[in-house]
Amino acid sequence: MPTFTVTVPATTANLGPGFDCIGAALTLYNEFQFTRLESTPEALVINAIGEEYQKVTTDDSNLVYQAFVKFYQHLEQTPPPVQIDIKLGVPLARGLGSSATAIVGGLLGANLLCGEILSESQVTELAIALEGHPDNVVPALLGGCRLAATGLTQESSWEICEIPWSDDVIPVVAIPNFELSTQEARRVLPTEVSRADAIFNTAHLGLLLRGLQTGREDWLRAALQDRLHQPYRKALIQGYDAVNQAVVAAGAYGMVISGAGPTLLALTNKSQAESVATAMALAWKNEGVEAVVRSLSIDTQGAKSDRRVC
Ligand SMILES: Nc1ncnc2c1ncn2[C@@H]1O[C@H](COP(=O)(O)OP(=O)(O)OP(=O)(O)O)[C@@H](O)[C@H]1O
Ligand SMILES: N[C@@H](CCO)C(=O)O
Repeated sequence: MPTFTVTVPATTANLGPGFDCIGAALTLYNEFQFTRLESTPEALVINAIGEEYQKVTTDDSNLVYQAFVKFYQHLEQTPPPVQIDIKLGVPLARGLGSSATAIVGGLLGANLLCGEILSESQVTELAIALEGHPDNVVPALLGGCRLAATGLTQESSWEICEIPWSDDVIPVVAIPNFELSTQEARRVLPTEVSRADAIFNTAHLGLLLRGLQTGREDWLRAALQDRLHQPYRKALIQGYDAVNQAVVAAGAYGMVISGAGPTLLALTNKSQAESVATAMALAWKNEGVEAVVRSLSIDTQGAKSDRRVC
């Protein structure tokens, strides 16, 4: 029986001023294996392994399966009985795009079982519609750092471009031992912003794109500022100010909330990555928060799939 394995990278969205439009794939992965079930009374079997496996539901509420079903609904077909084996490497509800890995995994698994009936751009459109914003699912599918903006042709159509990322900009993530759901972190945001804040973010996102491309330190230091989401969300993250001060003192370009948080992302150069990581862990520990800190790289490939015949 053919089994398809889909490997999907974690992602860090927003990068400070790029709320809901920019994200980068990181070298941390979830793996999803799909096997079509034949001659079995069960329509769905889900197994999960990995550190947080108990947090993943194994019935039809599972997000991987929900995306799998949505794919078949899109084709106006009934989903087949399936076994989904999940190997978790991306922590859940921490701002590292775990839900995007589940959505991308479910859609790609279904597409593979169907003989890759949908194109990459059709899968991308479906993934964005399911997640509700593009900044995690797009880099999770395509890899690298990506900017997504609505296109002119149809309301649902997106223009996606790759943002060059200098080798001298290293992402360091500090992942705390508490969760923050995206839903909760979006609830604290205002529905309207001032013109001054809109201009502030537009300018800083432009600066960030050039800073990431060139690795130019003064641009990066200024560029990570944001007025659209972080000022409202930082109160949800215990120890935010202390970790931010430690990151700056350790010489990093700056620190932002990864996605909707609570993971904090520092951008730094190669020579300072280790001391920045140590400073983040220590600052959070002093605030009573245990955190796993990792210096990562940008994943350039995005989701990968593999077919095996058992
Ligand atoms: N591998 C997985 N399998 C099934 N469901 C998952 C998986 N990973 C995440 N989920 C679902 O997604 C939820 C987390 O989504 P949420 O958007 O709150 O956080 P996130 O995607 O980790 O963070 P962010 O969107 O800020 O990067 C989990 O509580 C779970 O319901
Ligand atoms: N742009 C999204 C990313 C998290 O899913 C947010 O910040 O809410």
